[in-house]
Amino acid sequence: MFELVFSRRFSMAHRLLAGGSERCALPHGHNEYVRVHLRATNPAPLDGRANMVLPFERAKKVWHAFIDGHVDHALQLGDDDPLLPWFRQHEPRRAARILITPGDPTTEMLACLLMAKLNAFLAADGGALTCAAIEIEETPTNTVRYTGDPLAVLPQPRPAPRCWWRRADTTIADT
Ligand SMILES: Nc1nc2c(c(=O)[nH]1)N=C([C@H](O)[C@H](O)COP(=O)(O)OP(=O)(O)OP(=O)(O)O)CN2
Repeated sequence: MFELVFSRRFSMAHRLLAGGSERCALPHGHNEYVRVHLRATNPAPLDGRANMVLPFERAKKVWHAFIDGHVDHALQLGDDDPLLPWFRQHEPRRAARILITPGDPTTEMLACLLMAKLNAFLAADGGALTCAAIEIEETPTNTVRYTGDPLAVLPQPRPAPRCWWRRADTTIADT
């Protein structure tokens, strides 16, 4: 089976409060890579003419625009992080650029949230492709890979339409 594999780099900052590591509890940043593996929802043979699953440009346009415009340089905070009310009170315009996760913004969490978001984009574009696997390289020595349905392992803190990762839009948080 064919897979279309696309990579994108983004910068981010986060902190992890629940994992017990003091090092990770201070805000710190990474330059990360996200690599997605897309498969045809209904695989078909090459047609002997265009010989494509889907043009690369079509398959990655919305996704890369989302990563570049909304994930790159976002601060990632868990929904119970006390920095969130601080930003909302003192820097509300910047608070809009905070990516909010249910619990700590670990690489595992980010991988599944981004995969669910990508699947929402793909479904809204006709559903010809689905994301079969995602890898996030957090550092040159640490990568998280997830295959399968991200919704099977993500918490669902609110009804689906109020979870940003379920919507085919550019939001990275819920109000
Ligand atoms: N299961 C997880 N464990 C950790 C995560 C995570 O997302 N999932 N994240 C971190 C921190 O973000 C930390 O900054 C990165 O981890 P660390 O191993 O310290 O990274 P290094 O690149 O410095 O690792 P080296 O082995 O020294 O190269 C921690 N844990």
